[in-house]
Parts: sequence; C-alpha cells; structure tokens
Amino acid sequence: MSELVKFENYSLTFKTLHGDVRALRNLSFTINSGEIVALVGETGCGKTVTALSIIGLLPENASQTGKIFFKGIEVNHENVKRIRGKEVAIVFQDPTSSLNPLYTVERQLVDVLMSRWDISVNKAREKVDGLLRQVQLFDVDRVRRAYPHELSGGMRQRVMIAMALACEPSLFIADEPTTALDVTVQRQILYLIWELQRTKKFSVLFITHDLGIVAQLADRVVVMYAGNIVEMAPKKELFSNPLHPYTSGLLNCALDPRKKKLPEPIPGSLPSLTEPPSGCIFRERCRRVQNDCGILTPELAEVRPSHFVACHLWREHRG
Ligand SMILES: Nc1ncnc2c1ncn2[C@@H]1O[C@H](COP(=O)(O)OP(=O)(O)OP(=O)(O)O)[C@@H](O)[C@H]1O
Repeated sequence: MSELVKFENYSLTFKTLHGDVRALRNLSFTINSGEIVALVGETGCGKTVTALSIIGLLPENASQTGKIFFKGIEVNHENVKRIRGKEVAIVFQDPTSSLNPLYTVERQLVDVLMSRWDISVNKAREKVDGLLRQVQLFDVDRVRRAYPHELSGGMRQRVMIAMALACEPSLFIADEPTTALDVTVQRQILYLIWELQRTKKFSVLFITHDLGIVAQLADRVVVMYAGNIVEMAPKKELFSNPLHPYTSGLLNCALDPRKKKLPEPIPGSLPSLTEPPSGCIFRERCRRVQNDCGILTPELAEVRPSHFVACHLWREHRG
C-alpha cells in the first residue's frame, strides 16, 4: 500500500486573546491508499483540525510547524487548492449547513462538477442522475429539483456524499457524518460509505467518537487525546489489545447492552490546551500514573508490530 497522506511532526497552534491554544502536537501518521483510518477521541481533542489541515482550511490565527505530504508532495499554499475539492472531499456532521438552502440539488451538483472537471453545464447535468443513483437516491427526478429543506436528514447527507463523489477524490474525509442522524439512517449511511470505498478504492479518514462505528468500518485506528496521538494500531489489534490507559478507558465507556451496570466514565476532563500539564498529557486522568509521567513526555513508539503507543508503561517494549 502506498502512502497517500503523511503527517510528519505536524503541530498546530491557535493564537487567541487568552494565550496560545496548542491544538495539535507533533502528529506523525499516514493514511495509505485504499484504507479506512478512523480518528477517534473525545470532543475537542483535535480530530477536525487534523482533517482541515490536510486541505489547508485553517483560520488566520493558526500557525503550523512540521509537514504534511499528499501523494509524496509537501502540501503548501500553492498546491493546496488543487487538492481541496479535487483530490480530497469532505463531508461534515451537519449537511444542512454545508448545502446552499437557495439552490436545488441539481444546481449544487452541477456547480461542483463544473468547477472540478471544467465541463459545460449540459455535460454536468448529464452526470447528476448517475451520482444520485450511486448514493441510492433513486427518486432521481424529485431529488434533482428539490431544495435541501425538502429532503430528510439522511437524504441530505446522501446528497453531500454525491457531491464528494462528483470530485472522484483519492481521499474521502467523513467528519462525524452520521452523528445528527437516527440509528437506522446512520447504519444506512455507514454502509453506503463502506460500499463506495470498496468499489471506488479511495482512502477514508473517518472522524468519530463512536467506537461501535470504528469496530465496523475501520482498517486502522488513530486515537487522539488533547492534540496528541496516544495510540495507533490496526483495528483488530487495538480492540483486542488496547495499550494506552486512555484507549482502555474509551473502550470501557462504550455502552454494551449485555452488561447490567452503566460503564464507568474516564474521570476528569480534557486538560487546558493553553497551559497543558508537564510530562504525559493524560496523566491527570490516568489510573496507572507513575512518577515519571509528570516529568517526561512519552513518545509514540512501536511496541508491537504496527502498534504504536505513547505511554511510559510500555517503555521496555519499544522496538
Ligand atoms: N479558530 C480557533 N481558535 C482557537 N482555538 C480553536 C480554533 N479552532 C479550533 N480550536 C480548538 O482546537 C481544539 C481542537 O478542535 P477540534 O474541532 O479539532 O476538536 P474535535 O476533536 O474535532 O472535537 P469535536 O468532536 O467536538 O468536533 C479545541 O480545543 C478547539 O477549541
């Protein structure tokens, strides 16, 4: 498998009136061609800004260090526009805010097709039916003419996915695409993404805090905590052998209908990103904290094949 996206010691800071928010710290990971990588972690841990960094959609108060490569070429101000909306398509949680309420579905798909492929309106119109069918919107005539408010949440999300497909991306980023939908529609949309990935072979960066989704969809999992990658492994390995206390905590938190008791939450909350604690970023909430944890920052290291963890507990196992 070749590397499609590579983060190399990438850090991102937001300058604010209350100080520097260290949103991402020293991220190093890859998304390979044709794989589904799940990015998981609590709200505010940096999942969305990681995705936005790939397509350079960052606000003016952001400053970055380190590098991001796309297909082996470093992403910069000049080439990022060729990547955004062309090589990389993104679908967000709330399709309502991503769609233009004043335009029909057809108009919005035509706009995307024309700007991506530099084709005529008529050529673009011809492609709309095919795209709607690919996302299983079979009532094509009605959907083409519909405004976003005339569609259900699930249908709107399918339209968003159709807009992403119109770009024929190499990377499809799905940022909590099912969080706003009810459970049955959620499953349908997930299945659709999975099926499209299998046929079109694009890579997927799937952002979620739902480990149930990860268990079904992902090939590999990257666990983030307060802007840091704390663990990274193939899905089966991560679920059967979680090494970081934070990952274990997340897995324990998952609701299991077979258990009689409510799962125990991870105590405490995310640390300040303006004044992060010294040493290990997770130590204030960790049940297995040791003396070293307050002094040394654990590095992400491979302790089993393809299994990386940033935790002093596994220091002896580093390769
Ligand atoms: N423009 C900004 N200025 C200052 N801080 C920001 C800005 N954008 C994001 N942040 C901060 O960066 C951190 C990471 O945010 P991000 O949206 O990536 O989290 P997330 O893991 O995607 O959360 P969620 O699951 O809620 O979407 C948060 O602490 C957030 O407040």
